Amino acid sequence: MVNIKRLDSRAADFDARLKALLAFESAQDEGIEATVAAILADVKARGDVAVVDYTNRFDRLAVAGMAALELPQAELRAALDGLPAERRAALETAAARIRTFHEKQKADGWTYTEADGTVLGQMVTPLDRVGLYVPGGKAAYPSSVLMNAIPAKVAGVKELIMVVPTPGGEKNALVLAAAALAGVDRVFTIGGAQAVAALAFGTASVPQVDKIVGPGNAYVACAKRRVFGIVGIDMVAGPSEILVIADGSTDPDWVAMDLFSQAEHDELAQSILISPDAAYLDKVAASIEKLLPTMPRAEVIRTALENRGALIAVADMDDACAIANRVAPEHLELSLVDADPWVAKLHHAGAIFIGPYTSESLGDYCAGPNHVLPTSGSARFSSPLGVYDFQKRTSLIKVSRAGAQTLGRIASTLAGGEGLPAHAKSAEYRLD
Ligand SMILES: NC(=O)c1ccc[n+]([C@@H]2O[C@H](COP(=O)([O-])OP(=O)(O)OC[C@H]3O[C@@H](n4cnc5c(N)ncnc54)[C@H](O)[C@@H]3O)[C@@H](O)[C@H]2O)c1
Ligand SMILES: N[C@H](CO)Cc1c[nH]c[nH+]1
Ligand SMILES: [Zn+2]
Repeated sequence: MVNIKRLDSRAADFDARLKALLAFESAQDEGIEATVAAILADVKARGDVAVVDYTNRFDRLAVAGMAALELPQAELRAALDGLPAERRAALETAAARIRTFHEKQKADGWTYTEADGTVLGQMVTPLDRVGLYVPGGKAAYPSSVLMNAIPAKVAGVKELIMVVPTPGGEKNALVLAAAALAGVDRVFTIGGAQAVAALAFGTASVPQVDKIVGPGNAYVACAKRRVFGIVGIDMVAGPSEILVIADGSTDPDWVAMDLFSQAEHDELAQSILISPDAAYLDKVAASIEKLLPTMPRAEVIRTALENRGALIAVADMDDACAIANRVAPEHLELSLVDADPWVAKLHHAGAIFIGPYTSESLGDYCAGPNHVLPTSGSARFSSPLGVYDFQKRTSLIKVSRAGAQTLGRIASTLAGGEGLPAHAKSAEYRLD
């Protein structure tokens, strides 16, 4: 029997129970924070030696130095060349679709010229060097290699440094092949907080990057939060989440499997189903019981569903949308007969999967949009990983002699108001 929580939005204790459901991860945080802080400080102080120590400990390796933790380009290329034809075709098709989607995100600079000849504009430039975190603790993620690297390439980033843990020394051929296909420059088989630290501070072997992107477990998410400021980060992309809103028309087995699809990532993953049809929640609960024993990762799924999963009965679809906006999930599935009209009511989600045929898993691999998405409610203020994460903007200002007369008087007046006379004088010197 899977002990998944049952909530009802009309119950008096609903707000408190929803809050508790969403606060689960922060309850775990204290221990993780302390561990991560210690690892970051140690890698900063001891560099490669500390990275090797933590990698040996957490990934069960016994390497003597960092040289053993970098993969040569020839090994990446050989992995790509050695793929079975069907896998290679799937990887290439996914890569092509991801590239097509992301090319639409590329922003160009612009300028405009005022009547007096003053030119204003914005220059867009790619980042020089980025670190791509590809998770690898409990599963291998070739799809995350593509999702990280392709938007960086589209943006024109000069150098891509990828890190990926290989627990027990097991390298995943598809991960290596994806790195070759996407044009990653260097790959280190390191992970967790120690990999984030190496990229953020730099070590003798791992070059310091300008920004670290990519998803990972709670240790990775915590480490990224902590190094922000020394390097840029994309977002907090932690344990996976799915929230399904269903009207009862979709086969309950489909929805149960959609909930499993994110629960199987991690014991800390979150799967929530909301429906105005209480009898349908019972049907999905029965599907969960029936299907769980058939799943190879049944224990991870069960733990995730019991930890952070929930079946929520609501009054109607408006109620369902309001709760989804409070949760701000990474993935939001609308398993409804007529889903389109509800999209406009949903403001906070990493990605919305519209209609019963759009399983979230298609977005994970090959639909085209990025699967690196904000988690833990951060979809309230963050966006999917995209080309814009690898581009930055610089303002351009070229004031003509005539423009200096108009703007100089305004600046001088405002500088006087701020009590900053050097500002005023520097503008006034340029007045005719
Ligand atoms: N949001 C997204 O876009 C997205 C995409 C893909 C995957 N994910 C999530 O990424 C996560 C991947 O997690 P994972 O564990 O498989 O791989 P991971 O690479 O994120 O983490 C593995 C590393 O965690 C560190 N670690 C593990 N236990 C530790 C401990 N007790 N103390 C210190 N460090 C420890 C180790 O260094 C290990 O190498 C999952 O939660 C999955 O749901 C999210
Ligand atoms: N669902 C993950 C993002 O939360 C991405 C992924 C990769 N492979 C399978 N799933
Ligand atoms: Zn997934």
